[in-house]
Amino acid sequence: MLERQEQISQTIVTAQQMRDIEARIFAAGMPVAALMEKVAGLIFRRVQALYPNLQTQSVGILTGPGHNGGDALVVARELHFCGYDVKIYSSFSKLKELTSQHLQYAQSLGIPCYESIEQLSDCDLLIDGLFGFGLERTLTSAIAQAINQINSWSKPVVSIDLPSGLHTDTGEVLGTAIRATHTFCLGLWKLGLLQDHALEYVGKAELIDFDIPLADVQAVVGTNRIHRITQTTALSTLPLPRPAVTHKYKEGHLLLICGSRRYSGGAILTGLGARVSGVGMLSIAVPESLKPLLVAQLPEALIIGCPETQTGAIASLQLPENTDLSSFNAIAIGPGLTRDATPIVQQVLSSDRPLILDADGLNILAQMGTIPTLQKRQAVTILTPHAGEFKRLFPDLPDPMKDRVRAVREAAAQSGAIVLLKGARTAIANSQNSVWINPESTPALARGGSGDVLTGLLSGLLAQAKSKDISVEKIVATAAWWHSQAAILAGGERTELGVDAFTLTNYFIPVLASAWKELN
Ligand SMILES: NC(=O)C1=CN([C@@H]2O[C@H](COP(=O)(O)OP(=O)(O)OC[C@H]3O[C@@H](n4cnc5c(N)ncnc54)[C@H](OP(=O)(O)O)[C@@H]3O)[C@@H](O)[C@H]2O)[C@@H](O)CC1
Ligand SMILES: Nc1ncnc2c1ncn2[C@@H]1O[C@H](COP(=O)(O)OP(=O)(O)O)[C@@H](O)[C@H]1O
Ligand SMILES: [K+]
Repeated sequence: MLERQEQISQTIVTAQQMRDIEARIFAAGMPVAALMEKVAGLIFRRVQALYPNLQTQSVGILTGPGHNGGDALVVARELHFCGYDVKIYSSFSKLKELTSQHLQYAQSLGIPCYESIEQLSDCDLLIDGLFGFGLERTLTSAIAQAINQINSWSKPVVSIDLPSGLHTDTGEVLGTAIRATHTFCLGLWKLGLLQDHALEYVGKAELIDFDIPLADVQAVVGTNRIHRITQTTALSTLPLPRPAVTHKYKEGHLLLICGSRRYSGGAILTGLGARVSGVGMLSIAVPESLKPLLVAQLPEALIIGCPETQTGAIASLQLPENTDLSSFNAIAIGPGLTRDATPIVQQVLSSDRPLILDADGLNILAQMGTIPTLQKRQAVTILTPHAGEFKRLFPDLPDPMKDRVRAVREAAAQSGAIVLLKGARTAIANSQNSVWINPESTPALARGGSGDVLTGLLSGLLAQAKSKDISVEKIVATAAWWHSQAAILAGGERTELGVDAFTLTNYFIPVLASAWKELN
């Protein structure tokens, strides 16, 4: 049984799930006002810790009509008692009862309350309690204008639960939204905060744990779960420690099929990604003319030079004697392949091996017809598209630019594959409706070749999976985690401009070594 904190940290909820959890807590007897008091007390202490020198400065409290506004008003009251100079913005005529009571009390204490946002223009810090997970409609007129005005000031803003204006599930901007410096997400991570297009609004996100009973979380999220990938889950999935008595073939035999005369770098980067996975045996099939290049870069790998088409793509797989596709624990195909290698993709798709398709492997699959082709497969298939490749693979599914989680979920359900949708917050889904989201990454990865490294890494981990009884989707999640943690370490040392794909491969082992040391 994982500790409570870890379980909470792994859970992501939708607005409806949060409402259902909240309803269970209230039905069990927790008074609404007491919960608000507790939550707002925790927010207040975090604000104090983050901005300790505000005694002589002023804090603006933005309040909306619902309980998000109520939270903010409790924070206002506590800051006032601590000597902060507090001002309230409240422009709604109809407030929820509890919110209205807190506003009345704050005013009775002499805290000034304004209907015009201009009155808060001299504040040093703003606390955003306009809307939380209750926001469903697009913001218009006065409130939208107020938010735009706030954003134009570029002041530090702490958003309570979510930056006001974001959709709790999709992260979509509903008209306009607060650009927060910090977001204090309450109780459980809200899905919208982990969707790509929300990121420029969220700032630094942290969870304020207010002791939601795990039984209530379990009862509501059940099996239809969205998991936040954490260091703990990632490390527990790695093929570590190795058994003392083992040999190279027991630690996974991976076949990479990649590269063409035109795109040789993709093969090298995929090979280097596989290398850092620790895989026992690495074979790489490339067009014959690339063989010397690959041997020079990866002396430990078995490089298989294959006959070439006129355009320099692999024409046929010429595996060594006594070897066929069933000799491998996993196969990855795609990076640098070009579409001229279509017959090779067809050949590996009809094998019974766990298969990872990336880049041109995905484009060829799309041409073949994604869903009917994959439905014929017996073994596990992993697809690793970016949004463009995703659209080619699944043209009839929801746009991955709008709601990435819904898109990836439907893609996995319809194809039966495990789908990893690349992005700032990579999302992974299996056909049983479970989703994993990688919560931390860096834009340092936004450059050619990063994805090839991920494919190699993931394939190498998958090939080693036999030696440990761990589900494939968890391995995929671990690869996404490790990939971005390596990039975060590299970016920290070298800036976001210094993480080319080749350099990135040097950071996998250092980042793992320090996380592993921390654990043991
Ligand atoms: N879960 C928990 O355990 C805890 C939850 N807590 C807190 O409660 C928050 C959720 O509170 P909430 O449900 O009252 O909703 P909230 O986000 O404040 O706003 C909804 C209000 O906005 C209104 N409204 C909507 N759209 C609008 C629009 N376009 N333009 C104008 N108005 C619009 C809507 O009005 P209506 O749609 O009914 O007309 C409604 O009145 C949550 O985020 C957290 O901070 C903590 O206190 C304790 C622990
Ligand atoms: N803004 C970003 N923040 C975090 N990670 C990113 C960002 N942009 C791209 N990535 C990651 O970088 C990788 C890019 O892969 P891909 O687009 O396939 O590149 P390539 O095919 O050139 O190797 C993916 O793992 C993706 O999640
Ligand atoms: K808010």
